[in-house]
Amino acid sequence: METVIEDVRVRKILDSRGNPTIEVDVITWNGFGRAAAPSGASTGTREVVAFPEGGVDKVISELEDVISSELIGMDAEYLEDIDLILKEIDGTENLSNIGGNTIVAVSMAAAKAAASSYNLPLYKFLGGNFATSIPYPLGNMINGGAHAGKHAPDIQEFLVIPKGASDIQEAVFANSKVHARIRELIQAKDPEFTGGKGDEGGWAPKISNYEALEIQARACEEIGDETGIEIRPSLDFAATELWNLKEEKYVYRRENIKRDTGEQIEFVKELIKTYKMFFIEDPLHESDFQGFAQLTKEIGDKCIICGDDIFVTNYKILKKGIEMGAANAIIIKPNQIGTLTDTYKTVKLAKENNYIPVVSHRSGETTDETIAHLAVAFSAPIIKTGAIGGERIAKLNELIRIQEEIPYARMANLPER
Ligand SMILES: C=C(OP(=O)(O)O)C(=O)O
Ligand SMILES: [Mg+2]
Repeated sequence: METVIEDVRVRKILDSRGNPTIEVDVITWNGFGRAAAPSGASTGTREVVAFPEGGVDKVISELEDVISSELIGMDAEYLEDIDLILKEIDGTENLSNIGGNTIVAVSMAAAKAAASSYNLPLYKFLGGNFATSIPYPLGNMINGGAHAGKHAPDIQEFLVIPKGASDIQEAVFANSKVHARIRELIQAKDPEFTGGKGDEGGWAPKISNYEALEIQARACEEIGDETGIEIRPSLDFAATELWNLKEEKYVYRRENIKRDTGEQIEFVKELIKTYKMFFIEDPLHESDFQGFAQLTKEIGDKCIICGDDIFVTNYKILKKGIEMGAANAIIIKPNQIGTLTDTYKTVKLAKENNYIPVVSHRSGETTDETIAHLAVAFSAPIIKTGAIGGERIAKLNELIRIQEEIPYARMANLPER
């Protein structure tokens, strides 16, 4: 049997922040799969626990044998069985015993091993022959908040999407051109800017939120005119990081401004209208389903309203969002929920309810390229995985290879906004 697991190996490797993370190899009779876990900095409180107490070292020293002895002899093709066993080994709801990051790395490595046993790329093994659409890359241009130093903007991510690109190569190069133009525009504002970047490869300048918004808009327009590709600005507020629970206000430290929920909603709407934002992520904190619902109702037809910390890739939580009309898109980060099976369940529920799945990297990444395959397998119209930097281009360049492999590859259908 080609897909029977013969060995599982776990090792400690570096992530892009220099922190330890886990890489797993799954070896079958006829195949091999390798995957590594990413990690977040602005994490949602309802995410599964990344690592058990004792961290990666505990997983290597104490848990590797437990996991491998359970998995050896199982069929890697039966992903749901593998994921069930992993959850059983853990035994907790929030995966705190062996860690969601341990589980996600094993789960993804097992799927890759099964695919490799049949000599198939992962996107095809999971998505079949009809998985032919390539997601648009939503690229990080300026980093702020928890992903940059204290003089950078409060808004966590200033992103762009080349929605007029006709293929993935055109799309990723349009993003890299915007990234380069933004550096020039920052430099013109602050001649002392030394080119520092944040965790996701966006620039981390000493400028205000409004200056960043102006620069972002101008770069989109200029590169759009130069290339003839429509490029639209987008934002991730990561508003849970801005929310002060005691004061019940969003605190914009850099501008010395505090906004209550009503003011925050008005502010977000004003930015969407002024800058023709295509996509807004986490404009409100992770518990404000009501605020999300209001914003979606009032402006969701003009801009994609996406939930990250609010849903944490969890289908049970997404269900509540759907019932309330909170958001119309969801960030998909496999390590927020732990297994590929549960990730898929969330994607399926989202699509059945017209929520756009946006497959996403984490701020702490490795050169693992699995999410590029997942985005194609799930026919997700958007992938958020940076624009520049080794751990970001690992995914973007993999999409270029995937596009080349698929005979009838076409860019995804993006919703009109
Ligand atoms: C990628 C993000 O950051 P992190 O990985 O730090 O949660 C995000 O908030 O969308
Ligand atoms: Mg986010």
